Amino acid sequence: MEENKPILFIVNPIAGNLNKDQLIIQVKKNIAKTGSECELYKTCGDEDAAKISSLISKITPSRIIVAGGDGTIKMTAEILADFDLPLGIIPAGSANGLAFNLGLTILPLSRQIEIALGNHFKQIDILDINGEYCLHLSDFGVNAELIKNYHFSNIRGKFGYLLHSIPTLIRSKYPFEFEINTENACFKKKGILLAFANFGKYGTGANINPHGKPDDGVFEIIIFKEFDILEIFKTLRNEDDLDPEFAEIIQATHAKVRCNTPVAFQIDGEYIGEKEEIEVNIIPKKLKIATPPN
Ligand SMILES: Nc1ncnc2c1ncn2[C@@H]1O[C@H](COP(=O)(O)OP(=O)(O)OP(=O)(O)O)[C@@H](O)[C@H]1O
Repeated sequence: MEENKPILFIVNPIAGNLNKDQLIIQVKKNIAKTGSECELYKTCGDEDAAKISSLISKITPSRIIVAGGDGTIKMTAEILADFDLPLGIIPAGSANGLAFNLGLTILPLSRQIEIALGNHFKQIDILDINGEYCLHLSDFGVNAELIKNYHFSNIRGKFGYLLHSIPTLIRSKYPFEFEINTENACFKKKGILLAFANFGKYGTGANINPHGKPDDGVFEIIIFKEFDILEIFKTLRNEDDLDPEFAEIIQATHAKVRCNTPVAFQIDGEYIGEKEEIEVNIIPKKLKIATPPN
């Protein structure tokens, strides 16, 4: 930790519907022990990115710690495109997909804070999807339709997802037709879901990309070809090898995907809209994140 430089602590007060007073006290106490000042920024949901960028230029912190969900972490990662600073994560959202993949969500808050302030880092790749950052997973098809239905309803939490899953599947117009162009191949596939994966798992624990690594300079395109309950259970149980009849995995550094009709699309759990064409490029080792030593 660079001495005399403050640490910027970004908190999303509404993320996860949790009161964060105790969390803020505990993080501040731990920052004080390092001998650094803590600069607290609470997001307001209005031009946070611009406000945080100018705050970073003003106070020149040694690192940034974020307490929030995937949306707040994604916003901070986009700001860090212009600053070479490490990021510590305190998972505090309703969806914590990135933190889950980093093994942070199962740890107690005291350990999460130690890691966020510690000196073990991973330099992860980022996906640039039509000019937006994707840190862990993005997809076309039934999962994005489910996220859309969940976001437009009043029922939150895991029960909300469960409640929407059956009507979403009934209404969905799958299979969709995808034309896929990568640096190595060009082909057409039908499927219920096409994912771009930097990490392996959704925040729910489903392991859709068993061999995916966030720092290998490539991403995976995963096409779920059929709706098969047995294979979905295998995915949920984190089994390593998916039946290739059910899911096909292709590695790439660049891809363009076209659909025959507009299809629901999501990035890191945020519904983006219906899209017909998506371009994805890997940005290798773009973000330095404080992670557990193992
Ligand atoms: N003070 C605030 N009031 C209202 N909205 C806010 C505030 N601060 C941030 N936001 C919004 O919070 C969202 C990001 O939430 P984040 O993903 O970090 O947590 P979350 O609990 O997973 O939320 P969600 O379930 O809605 O995705 C952004 O849409 C942002 O505009």
